Amino acid sequence: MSQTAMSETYDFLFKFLVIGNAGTGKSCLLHQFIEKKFKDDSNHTIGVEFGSKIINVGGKYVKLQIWDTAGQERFRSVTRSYYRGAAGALLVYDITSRETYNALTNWLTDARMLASQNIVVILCGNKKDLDADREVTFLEASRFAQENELMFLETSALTGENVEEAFVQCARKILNKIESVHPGVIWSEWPLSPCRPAVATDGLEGLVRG
Ligand SMILES: Nc1nc2c(ncn2[C@@H]2O[C@H](COP(=O)(O)OP(=O)(O)OP(=O)(O)O)[C@@H](O)[C@H]2O)c(=O)[nH]1
Repeated sequence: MSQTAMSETYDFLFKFLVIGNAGTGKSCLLHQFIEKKFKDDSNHTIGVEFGSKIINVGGKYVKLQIWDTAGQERFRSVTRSYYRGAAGALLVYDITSRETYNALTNWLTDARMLASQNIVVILCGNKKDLDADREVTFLEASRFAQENELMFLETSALTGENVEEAFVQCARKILNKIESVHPGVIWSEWPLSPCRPAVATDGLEGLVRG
């Protein structure tokens, strides 16, 4: 198989959102994940931006289609229209800004209402490299995550720490959910079986087989 054909082969396609207040580093996280570089000239996102990448999760190739949304309030009605069908989300705050942490509940409510009640969300406390300016402790954010059934990592789009992990952990949890919904599926045969549902139910409607 050619390099291009290989790189476009995947078993699953998941729609992901990156949400959270303006300036928390959403665009930089997406850029670091895709390009493995820090985007040091990042401007406010206008509406939404898009990126995609294929990752290997436990031997399965998963294509992530990622929508990076503007955090500014004035774009809220535009960004909300992109939530539908998302299977996963990175919910981002800035560890040096309590204001961005205080806004998390609103973002989460939107995600669960507009995407799905069962959307898999990973909370990302970004700018971990700025520990000296921290306004939100790891412990309180962990508690928030636990209370709201979120996964949680502190990340740095600047150093790259935990960036890949955030996307991969979210994708892995979605795959685990699919496996629990379809326990009888023999994964090696999945792409060959036209009768298998391509779209999983129970809030996993963002999943489309590749
Ligand atoms: N030190 C540090 N700075 C970061 C990090 N991530 C982003 N930044 C900086 O934070 C600022 C905002 O980053 P963006 O990625 O544009 O933020 P955003 O959340 O996409 O903002 P909106 O598009 O307005 O919603 C920029 O000046 C980045 O350089 C990080 O991990 N560490």
